[in-house]
Amino acid sequence: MDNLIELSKKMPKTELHLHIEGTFEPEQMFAIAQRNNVKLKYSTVDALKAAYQFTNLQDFLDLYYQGMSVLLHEADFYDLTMAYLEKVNSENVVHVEIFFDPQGHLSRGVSFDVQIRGIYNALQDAEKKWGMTSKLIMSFLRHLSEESAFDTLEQAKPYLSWIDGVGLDSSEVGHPPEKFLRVFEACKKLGLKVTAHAGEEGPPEYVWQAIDQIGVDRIDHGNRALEDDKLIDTIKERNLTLTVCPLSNLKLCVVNDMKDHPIRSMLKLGLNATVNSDDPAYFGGYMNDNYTSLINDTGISKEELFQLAKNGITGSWMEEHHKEQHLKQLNSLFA
Ligand code: HPA
Ligand SMILES: [Zn+2]
Repeated sequence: MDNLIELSKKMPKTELHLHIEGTFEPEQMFAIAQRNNVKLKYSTVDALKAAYQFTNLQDFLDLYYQGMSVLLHEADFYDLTMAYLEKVNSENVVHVEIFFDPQGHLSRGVSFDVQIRGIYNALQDAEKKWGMTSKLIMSFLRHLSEESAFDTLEQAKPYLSWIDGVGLDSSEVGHPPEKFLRVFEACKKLGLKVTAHAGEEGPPEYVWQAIDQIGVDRIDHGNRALEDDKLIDTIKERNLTLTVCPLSNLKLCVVNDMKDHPIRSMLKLGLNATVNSDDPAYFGGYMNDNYTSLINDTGISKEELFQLAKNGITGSWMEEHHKEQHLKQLNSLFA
């Protein structure tokens, strides 16, 4: 087991499901709140950390939106993003595809320009410093209207060369993918890739909609797809990648125990499951912690570990020559 943990730390990894606002560590949140003269609801870092007990997705989202409310200036977005990139660079993450939630900031009067400039410059600097590649995914908040998503897309238009794809996140149940059918069509016409959170808490029907109606390139989470055999076959036929988030699933009670996590079943069914951290500052771990937890509690084998890392490379949106380079390195490490 220790050998597998060592191997998981050394292997080249990708992160395909990561909300940059979910990397906001309490210490940094307090520091930025102070420099911006913003008052937080919690008086100490420990009091805030003690509140990180969630029974479902909404419990978490309430704190997540509160946390991000201290982000005001371009430097705040830069510092947040750079802290995350430094952390995962030290964990041999070679490529990241990160979500940001523009509506969570626009609603507070923070311009699209301020947000994206801070995030994008940090991503660029990480590539210059460490050769870490990245893609940026603008995510629509599904509890808001399609009209609001269209308005966000309009604001994104001057920055489309910095944006690679669009996603769909926030409160899933009651907000099915089909609510955003027209806005995703518009995004696709602009050449953007499309992904959507589906089947985290929502039923298999939402995963069907993401595939059949929206025509997603990838599925974020997808846990509840396992309830429907025909859906499993369809995901396989379309060769869609699932961005699975083990520690997130545990913290948000999508699974009751890591021992019951379905990721090995997904692999056995032939699904392209990957390992991701979602909102690591809130869920108790970054990329390596997610792998360590799977190794300790689900008994994954060396072959399964290899497959998960490989799926992360092949399911990413990185350039083909980068995929080849990382796959070569992965193969030699596992040889
Ligand atoms: O795991 C998540 N699910 C839905 N919305 C989110 N926004 C941040 N993280 C999440
Ligand atoms: Zn997510």
